[in-house]
Amino acid sequence: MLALNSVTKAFGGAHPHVVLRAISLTIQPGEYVAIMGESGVGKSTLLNLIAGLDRPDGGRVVFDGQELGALNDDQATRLRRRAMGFVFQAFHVLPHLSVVQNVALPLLLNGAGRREAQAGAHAMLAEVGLAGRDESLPRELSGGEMQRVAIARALVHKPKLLLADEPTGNLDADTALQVLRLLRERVKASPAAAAGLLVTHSALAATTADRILLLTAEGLTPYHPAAATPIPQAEA
Ligand SMILES: Nc1ncnc2c1ncn2[C@@H]1O[C@H](COP(=O)(O)OP(=O)(O)OP(=O)(O)O)[C@@H](O)[C@H]1O
Repeated sequence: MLALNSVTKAFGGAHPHVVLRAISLTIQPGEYVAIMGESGVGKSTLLNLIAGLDRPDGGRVVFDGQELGALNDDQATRLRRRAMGFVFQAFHVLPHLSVVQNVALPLLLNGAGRREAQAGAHAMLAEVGLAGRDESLPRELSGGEMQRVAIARALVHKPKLLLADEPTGNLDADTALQVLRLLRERVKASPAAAAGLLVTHSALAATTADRILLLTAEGLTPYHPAAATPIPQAEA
């Protein structure tokens, strides 16, 4: 599904600041993986490389059988649009569009007709517990509801990889827990064995993943948060 092979990334010209050093990572279809790490260690840089938004200085990123470094910008954009979904801390929901219009966008961008996109968005909203809120505007929603919209939008086109960057950073603890459960549940319920990658500071959030990796200046290593209590899974 996703393989990073000895990926290196540095910023700056004459005195480059090496952010990622020989990072290797494999995510299998259906897996849900969390990456933790201190602020500034390079988590967003890593996500940008995986999303094909930036290129590594060394090593390879292979997603869905394609080496991202071999794609031009248009090809990378098309691949990202078709096969990836994104959830961010700041929701990134378009304020002037209704909830259903927001969620229909990825389907429209991937070539669906208006009616098909509306129907797909409507069904996806029901899956994230927002049936009946289709015509609401984002400003009428709570933070947790807004993130549900973002999750619906990230998954409506059935991407192969969901990338979530600190998705609960703006939510209170109870709402965060509900959103984390929903994220895991929807990734696991997705067809085509979609995989998920969750980037977070929170050990508690990370325990919703199948496995946790810690990013440090030395690289990526398996992490076992001994002090954290595993989050109980939602009832089936
Ligand atoms: N475009 C850029 N140009 C120069 N330096 C950059 C660029 N992008 C990131 N960096 C630097 O790379 C390092 C890692 O940044 P990054 O945003 O990936 O960290 P992070 O782990 O996601 O941090 P946070 O948890 O605070 O979001 C930082 O020192 C940052 O200043």
